[in-house]
Amino acid sequence: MGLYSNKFFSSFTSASSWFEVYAAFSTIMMLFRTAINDLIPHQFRSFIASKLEAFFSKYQANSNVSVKINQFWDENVGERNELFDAALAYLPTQISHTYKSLKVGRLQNRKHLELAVDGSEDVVEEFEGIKFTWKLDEGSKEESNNNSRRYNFLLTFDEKHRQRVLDRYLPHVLKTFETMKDQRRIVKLYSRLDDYWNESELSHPATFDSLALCPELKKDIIDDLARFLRRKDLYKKVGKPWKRGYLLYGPPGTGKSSLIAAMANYLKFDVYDLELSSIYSNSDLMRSMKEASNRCIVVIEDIDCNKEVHARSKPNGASDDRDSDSDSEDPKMRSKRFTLSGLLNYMDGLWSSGGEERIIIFTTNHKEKIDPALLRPGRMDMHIHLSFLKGKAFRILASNYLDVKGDHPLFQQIDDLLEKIQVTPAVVGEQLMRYEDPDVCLEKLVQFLKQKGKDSDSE
Ligand SMILES: Nc1ncnc2c1ncn2[C@@H]1O[C@H](COP(=O)(O)OP(=O)(O)OP(=O)(O)O)[C@@H](O)[C@H]1O
Repeated sequence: MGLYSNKFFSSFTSASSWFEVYAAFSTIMMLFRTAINDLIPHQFRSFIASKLEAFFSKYQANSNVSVKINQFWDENVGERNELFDAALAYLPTQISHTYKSLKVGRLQNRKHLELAVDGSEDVVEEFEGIKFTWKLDEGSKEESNNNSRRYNFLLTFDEKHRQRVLDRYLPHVLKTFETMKDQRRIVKLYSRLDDYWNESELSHPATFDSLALCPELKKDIIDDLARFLRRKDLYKKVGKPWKRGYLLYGPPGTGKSSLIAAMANYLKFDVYDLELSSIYSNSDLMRSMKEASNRCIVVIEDIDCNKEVHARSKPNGASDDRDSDSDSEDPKMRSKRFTLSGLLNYMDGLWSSGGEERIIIFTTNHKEKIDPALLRPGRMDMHIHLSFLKGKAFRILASNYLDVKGDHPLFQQIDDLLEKIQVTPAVVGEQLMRYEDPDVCLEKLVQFLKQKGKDSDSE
């Protein structure tokens, strides 16, 4: 027992003295660290640390690999390498404040400032604990075209991460690039001129916020669009082309064109305004649609007024039933005419296999005049009725045009008048532009609506 207690005592003594030594050492280190932090500037410390790291890394086994990402995948056919473009856009968003070689500018017709790396300094970034070095290089003479220099990126990382780079990092760079493109995307409007699509910027400012629609209808439309975008895999699984058709109908001035612009601005989809009078045959229709980009809205306005769909579907003005031109006619002749069945075939996805994420919109002021074949289920997925202005939608106009949020003493009177008379958002919008003072403007609107009511009573 005595033996055991002596041993225990001596080991306790040595542990306590070790603890004292450790405490003294820690205190000295803390003082030392504080003194260094106070006396040596941060930049100088970072410099020393980087030099030490570079010195010791020479003696470590070098397991780094580099992959080259050329600007063009195939120089001969001018096929660009999207990964290069993605890296060019992605890297400026990742670089730290210590990076000095950043170009900044604004390109013509662009809203945003552009940032770019200029190649004089490597960009180092970390992703999921893996360190990457990006180097922008000028390509060799062989890689460059006669007139313009070509560039490439050299991406260096530890070889043991090769699979994660391919499976995780590079897809992440591409995805970030896609998101950036979507955020910065300028929505285009294409109109068919002679034999080609004429491109311009969609300048229509309508958004779902600015649209005076009944809030429930607005929510239904936004939900439907969002669901459509989410369901790519489902469309593929059930073998349906990934397309959605909307029929917008209602009197002139109720916002059909504005709704199309709001959809395009919301989805960032380009709009292809397909004037059917510029289409001369089914094959012409097919070609025009093949030229349209993915992620677009194809619009055919006033489909009921379109004589092409009616008169050209059958010679001698006979009925334009879908099947009527399918039996006896020479197929060569058939492809030379533009027919209702040509349009229906396109909509059914037979000719549109090349395009994805397509929305087709027909507009009409007279739904009852449309060929029933166009309205069959599966062709137009959602029929949207845009109608005369009512109270809830009027609040949106009052807020947008006059900045009157919440309530106003004249709102109840205006609501009652709107229940009795038929007036479009376009007409009321015009009235709200006339005076700047909201009280005066709403007073004048009440007078205008009363007068309109009297006029329609006397008709
Ligand atoms: N629901 C609405 N919300 C907000 N503004 C609207 C609405 N409807 C119409 N407007 C205003 O009226 C103008 C004309 O509307 P728009 O061209 O969208 O109507 P439309 O139904 O397409 O008419 P049309 O059948 O004659 O082509 C728009 O520029 C917009 O200022």
